[in-house]
Amino acid sequence: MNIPTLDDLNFSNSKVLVRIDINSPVDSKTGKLLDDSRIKAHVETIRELVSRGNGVVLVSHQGRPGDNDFTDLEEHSRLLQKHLDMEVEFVGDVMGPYARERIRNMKLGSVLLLDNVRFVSEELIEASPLQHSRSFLVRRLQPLFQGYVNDAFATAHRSQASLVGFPLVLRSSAGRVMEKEVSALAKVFNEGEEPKVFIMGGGKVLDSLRIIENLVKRRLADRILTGGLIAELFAVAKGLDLGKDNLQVLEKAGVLSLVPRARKLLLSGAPVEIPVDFKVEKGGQVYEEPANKVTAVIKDVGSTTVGIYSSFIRDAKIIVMRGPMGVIEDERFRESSRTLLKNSLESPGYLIVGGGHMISLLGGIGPLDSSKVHVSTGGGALLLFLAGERLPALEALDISAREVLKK
Ligand SMILES: Nc1ncnc2c1ncn2[C@@H]1O[C@H](COP(=O)(O)OP(=O)(O)OP(=O)(O)O)[C@@H](O)[C@H]1O
Ligand SMILES: O=C(O)[C@H](O)COP(=O)(O)O
Repeated sequence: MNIPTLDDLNFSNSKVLVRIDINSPVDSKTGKLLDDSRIKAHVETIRELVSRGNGVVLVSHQGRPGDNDFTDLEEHSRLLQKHLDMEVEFVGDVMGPYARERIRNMKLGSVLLLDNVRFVSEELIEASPLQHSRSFLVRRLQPLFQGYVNDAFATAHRSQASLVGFPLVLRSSAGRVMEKEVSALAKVFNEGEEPKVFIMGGGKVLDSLRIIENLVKRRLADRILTGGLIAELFAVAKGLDLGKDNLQVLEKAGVLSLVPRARKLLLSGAPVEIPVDFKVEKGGQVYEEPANKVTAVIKDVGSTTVGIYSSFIRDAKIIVMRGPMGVIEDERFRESSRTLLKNSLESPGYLIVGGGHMISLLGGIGPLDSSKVHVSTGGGALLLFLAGERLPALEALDISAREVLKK
């Protein structure tokens, strides 16, 4: 693929639309953002564009409709302003008359943040770049810009309008975050870096399962250590009785229908490890139970599991960690994810950490050695990339290089 970078396009004194990913974990009680690492990550790209006299209009999503973390981007704009150390105008609109008026009247050298792009229903459709290039979002915003930059590596696995539509109609490049991610992650495909250990947790069960299927098919993973809801799915697939409450959690997440796919993977001999014990909660009490004798709601993996997983981590040449082992929003269920992260940092292998929730745990750990650790802004995108899947947002930039830049 031929992905143009900011060095290739050299935007200056233009209005540039920049797709970033500042989707961040949200405290469900207070509604406040729990982590601002993704916001900080884009500072370099934005500063560079501003320093070349461009008017920078930022667009991002936050959460998904119906979820607790589906919010507007007002708090994000305040944090971005703090990290950029310059004014960021928050526009509470995405493509309506108000947003277009603010873009038309903005000064070159200034920064404006549009509202959550998933407020626009078209953004929720997965469609081809061509289809999205004809969306209202693209048709309304495109005439206001001379260029488009995609810095949203963490959403590069979605074929949504703000990611794949604009490259077909504007001169487009990758931003600095996108560029660095792609070059750092290519390491994983190097031969001779085995064993490769993937630690998979979190709540996005379908995404995780697809990734595991790919990793297994391409023989990229030597071990896949599971936690979070994906571990519960595999435990059920293995025939463990996790009890009514946990089955209800899986049913509510709409993932019980995935049990046969998980079972097929296990039967095919996939190197998927399932926790041997869990930390559970009942009536405010927290305790550990063996995986085959669970009587309460699972909130984290247990300490024996952490010990076993840590022994695999110690021997690994490449460790990829995505998605927490437990409900880390609650301090009582943060321990196992934190311990596995610490052990991965201390192991001799190269560590790639991804996903908003895992990155938020790096905060308390201290300075990181960039030759040993790559902190990816990506969660699902990171793993799909590593599983060798094509990422639609990168493909759209590639099409743009062939079809728009050549004109
Ligand atoms: N056993 C569990 N039961 C219910 N929820 C869980 C469990 N384990 C983890 N979670 C939830 O998973 C969520 C994080 O998962 P998610 O897949 O979003 O990971 P992430 O690393 O933030 O990835 P991304 O950056 O792609 O969003 C947290 O909100 C956490 O509470
Ligand atoms: O956190 C992520 O993985 C990205 O921001 C993409 O979010 P999504 O899974 O809701 O598309």
